[in-house]
Amino acid sequence: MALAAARRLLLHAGSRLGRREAVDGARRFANKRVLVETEGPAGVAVMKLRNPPVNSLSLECLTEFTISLEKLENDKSIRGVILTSECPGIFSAGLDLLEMYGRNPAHYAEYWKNVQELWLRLYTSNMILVSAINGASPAGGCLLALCCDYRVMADNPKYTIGLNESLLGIVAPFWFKDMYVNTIGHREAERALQLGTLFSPAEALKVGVVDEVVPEDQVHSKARSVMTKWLAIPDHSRQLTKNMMRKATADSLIKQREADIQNFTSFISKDSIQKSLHMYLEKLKQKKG
Ligand SMILES: CC/C=C\C/C=C\CCCC/C=C/C(=O)SCCNC(=O)CCNC(=O)[C@H](O)C(C)(C)COP(=O)(O)OP(=O)(O)OC[C@H]1O[C@@H](n2cnc3c(N)ncnc32)[C@H](O)[C@@H]1OP(=O)(O)O
Repeated sequence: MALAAARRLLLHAGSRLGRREAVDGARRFANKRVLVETEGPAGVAVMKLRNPPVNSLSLECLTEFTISLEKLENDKSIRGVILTSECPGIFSAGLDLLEMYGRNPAHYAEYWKNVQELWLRLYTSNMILVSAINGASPAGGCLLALCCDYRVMADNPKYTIGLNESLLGIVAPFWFKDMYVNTIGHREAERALQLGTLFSPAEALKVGVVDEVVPEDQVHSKARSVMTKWLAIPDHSRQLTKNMMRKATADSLIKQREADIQNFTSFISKDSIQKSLHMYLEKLKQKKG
């Protein structure tokens, strides 16, 4: 409830918690975890996730992300968004495991509702979305990239991307799966989802998880040049086409949002699933030392 109130305040009261400033004709607004810079005439915004250390999608981060997106969507001068990260070497570590571990069912339900909301907003956005994937992008990180219209990834074998949920002992929800199938086809998705494959950039390109792999220092310039190409298409025809391609997938979640929240809550609350998450978190800790 508190988050919903914060969201309304941020959105309608003109960024009381956020900042808005003009720099050389460019505009920027920032929440704590999302920075947005817009370039006047081009109608393009660059949205940078900055939730260190790994851009995990905590409830606060999801909320700020959704609000920022909503603001851009409502700003008729903005036609495209480049989505990227300010955390070195990490695009996004995906959903925040600490939001799904050791909490109560009401928290899980609230968290999942916000995950759904961000996904629906990103996936059905009228704007052109290009992701500049400048780091690791597992699970929910990959989901963010898959929502975009075009994905450019840095050519660094240390960075991997994919829906790796099964490695955590959890299951990608049907709408994650649907988007994966839409992107890489049924057979590849079936295999990658069961194995929890995290693809290197070269593999991701081969299978179609990303559209282009470029040297790390060219990710942003390439994303911009891709955006320029997409901006040349009339908005109305591109938007109607995008809607035609994505509507069925989005609608299948819209029709059963409440049931999906219930499924998630009961699944994630199971002792066996909590145990798997505990083990995975321990593994992440051990990796360090
Ligand atoms: C029937 C079905 C019905 C409904 C569906 C039900 C259920 C489930 C669906 C859930 C879908 C889930 C989607 C997800 O996104 S789950 C998250 C998956 N993410 C990962 O697996 C990534 C894990 N992280 C890593 O691999 C590495 O951290 C990473 C990103 C490669 C970076 O590596 P490195 O730079 O070395 O950094 P560290 O590993 O040392 O991490 C630093 C710090 O961050 C913590 N951390 C990492 N990832 C997460 C995360 N996702 N959430 C929260 N915290 C994270 C890590 O533990 C370290 O913490 P510390 O305190 O030790 O500093």
